[in-house]
Amino acid sequence: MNTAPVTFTGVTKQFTPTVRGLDDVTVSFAPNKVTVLLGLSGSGKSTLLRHVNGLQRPTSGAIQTLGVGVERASERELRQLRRRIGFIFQHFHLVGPMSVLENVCTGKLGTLNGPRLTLMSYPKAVRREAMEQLDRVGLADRAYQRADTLSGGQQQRVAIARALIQKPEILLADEPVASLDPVSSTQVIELIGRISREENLTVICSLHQVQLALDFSDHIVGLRQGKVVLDRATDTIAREDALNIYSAMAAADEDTAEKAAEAV
Ligand SMILES: Nc1ncnc2c1ncn2[C@@H]1O[C@H](COP(=O)(O)OP(=O)(O)OP(=O)(O)O)[C@@H](O)[C@H]1O
Repeated sequence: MNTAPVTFTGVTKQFTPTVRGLDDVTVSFAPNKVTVLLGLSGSGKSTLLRHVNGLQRPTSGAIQTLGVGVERASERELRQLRRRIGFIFQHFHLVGPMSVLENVCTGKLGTLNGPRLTLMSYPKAVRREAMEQLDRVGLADRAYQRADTLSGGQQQRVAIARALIQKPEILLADEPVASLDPVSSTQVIELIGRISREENLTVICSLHQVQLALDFSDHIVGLRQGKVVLDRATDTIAREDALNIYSAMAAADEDTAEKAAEAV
């Protein structure tokens, strides 16, 4: 797909009369690139991600995702759309007592009929594919281990394998490294970047680590209080510009300054 797979036009999300999650957001996400969303806690990063696949709907404005008008799509159309979009989260959302391989197989549930209660109830082709995806994320040797016995970084790689088995056209990642140590964080972000290049996958990823965003993304969108305050190719952004997303507010708010320092 050559045109932008995701486009927001004048999108506002009013949660309550006084709380606005997104404020007149107009932004396009480029195909086959990694775009990082930066911004303080509460700036609207998760809200934006949840609007891409219709988990939340805008109060006003238009969202086109893979050709679907999210703001007016039926629930059925949204379910179909979500099958084309992988989503990974800060807390991995794996089923702890299940094996690593079975967790990856669950990524196929949307395309299989009927419940799957054990690993062997998945078609052999699905189990083979799950093993291939685990191999890609470097965890084939852990396939039969309980998921909750893996480290956080390994669990996030399993969650990535589970998203990839869906063959997504877009991968959404909501603070995927917020629970990880710096080494595991770098490994996970590097992996997401490599997979995006190999699969021509459009990635939209929220992060709190400015340096990781500068090192591994193609594009950065900065949010502040629900508004887009930066929207540029990463190689045109100086570190100070990225930090500015945080520090412009910090001048007026010491607590914000502390959070900005943590985020770096
Ligand atoms: N379901 C909801 N109901 C009411 N307000 C909400 C809801 N979800 C988010 N908000 C508010 O919308 C704003 C944006 O929240 P959001 O979770 O998108 O921020 P964020 O940038 O992802 O923060 P963080 O980095 O902490 O995850 C915040 O003021 C938040 O309190």
